[in-house]
Amino acid sequence: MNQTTDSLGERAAPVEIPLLTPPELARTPSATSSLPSSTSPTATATRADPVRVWCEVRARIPYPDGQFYLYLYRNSADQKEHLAIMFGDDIDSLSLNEARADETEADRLIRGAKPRPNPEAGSLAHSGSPSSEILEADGDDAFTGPAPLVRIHSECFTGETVSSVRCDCGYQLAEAMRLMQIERRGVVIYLRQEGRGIGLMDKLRAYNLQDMGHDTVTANLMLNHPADARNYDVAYAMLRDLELNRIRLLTNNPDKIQQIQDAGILVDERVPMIPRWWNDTPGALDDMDQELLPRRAGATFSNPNSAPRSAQPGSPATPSSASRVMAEANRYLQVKVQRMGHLLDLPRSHSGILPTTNSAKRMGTEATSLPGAPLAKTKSDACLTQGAGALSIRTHGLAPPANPSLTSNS
Ligand SMILES: Nc1nc2c(ncn2[C@@H]2O[C@H](COP(=O)(O)OP(=O)(O)OP(=O)(O)O)[C@@H](O)[C@H]2O)c(=O)[nH]1
Repeated sequence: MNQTTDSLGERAAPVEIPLLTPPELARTPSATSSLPSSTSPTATATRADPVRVWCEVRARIPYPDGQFYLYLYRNSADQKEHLAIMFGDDIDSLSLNEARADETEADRLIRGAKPRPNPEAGSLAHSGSPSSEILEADGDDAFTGPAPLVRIHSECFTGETVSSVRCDCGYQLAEAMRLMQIERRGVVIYLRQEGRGIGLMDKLRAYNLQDMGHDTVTANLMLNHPADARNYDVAYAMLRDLELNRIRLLTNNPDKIQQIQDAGILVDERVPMIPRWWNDTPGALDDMDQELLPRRAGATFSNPNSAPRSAQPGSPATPSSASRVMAEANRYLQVKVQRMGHLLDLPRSHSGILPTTNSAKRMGTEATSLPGAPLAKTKSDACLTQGAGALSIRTHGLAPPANPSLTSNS
């Protein structure tokens, strides 16, 4: 139950907020999107999208380097609260700003929507007109200029909240936000797809399997999950709601690029995510196994937006422990390149047996034709067999572990 207000400070009767159905806002004839087909920038999308998304609320979030806006979305596919972390003010949500039936101006302010552009729209919404109306986007807000930076990021409690360096997720989120802050524009689509879609519980089980010597791909398969259980239906519905049909995508993941492009969103450029600790440390690209990291790696992850690139007073971890910590993240990246086809040039000492010429930036044919092992798309791709007290894996369409070092502790 939620309280509403007639005007700021005056409470009205509580109203029920329905779950998993769009709010009582302006409906569109389209069954596949919350956007009117006439204004949707992706009306030419090549793939039907059954997922509907709508932004419930937007709020300003100050942080040490500036501020961004957090958009909270609901959708018709799951009960999760997916998020958009928005930099700049020239991108906005259509569904957030739509007029909703029986809504006061105070209601709009509280959920972070723009004020109604004129009183007529308000009276229509309050009069219970059949489906309210779509508020026209302000002319001033029309998007112009180069495609904005976008990162489609999957939740990682371990990497983002408790600074695990088993993976590079914490770094990637911070780096994306840092770049968007510099450009003063961009959006992180933050999807609640913990553990590449398998959830935190099974991700932790997978970590235990990794500590027994299996890599991140094999561990998923042993738990009867595909290597990557995600899809990006919610992401591209959110991008459409934000009127982003042309983007520069921050990613190394070719599957992510392909799925977004298949949905009709033009990936104008792939912006690679190079691990910052490779760039920070002279020589690290040539030999990651050397003790080359003079500062505690965790400092980068705990506050990476403001972390200077030089050694930090107060974080005096020894080179050997820093090297050991980063080695785990490096091995994780190595597996993503060699078994999942990620587009990242590995340092020579970790390039293994598979080609690593993955430096294409311009999207189109280049990136999708880059070498790399195909992913297991479905559970049927992964077949788990168990016998004689030992687990063994048959994989279909996935590259096997590339070299013995991968199977030992990745
Ligand atoms: N199952 C599993 N999930 C992991 C592991 N390590 C990290 N993750 C999850 O992997 C996901 C990371 O996804 P993204 O940030 O989109 O990164 P990505 O798919 O590698 O692609 P890009 O970063 O865009 O190149 C998060 O959901 C993490 O929770 C692991 O060892 N096993």
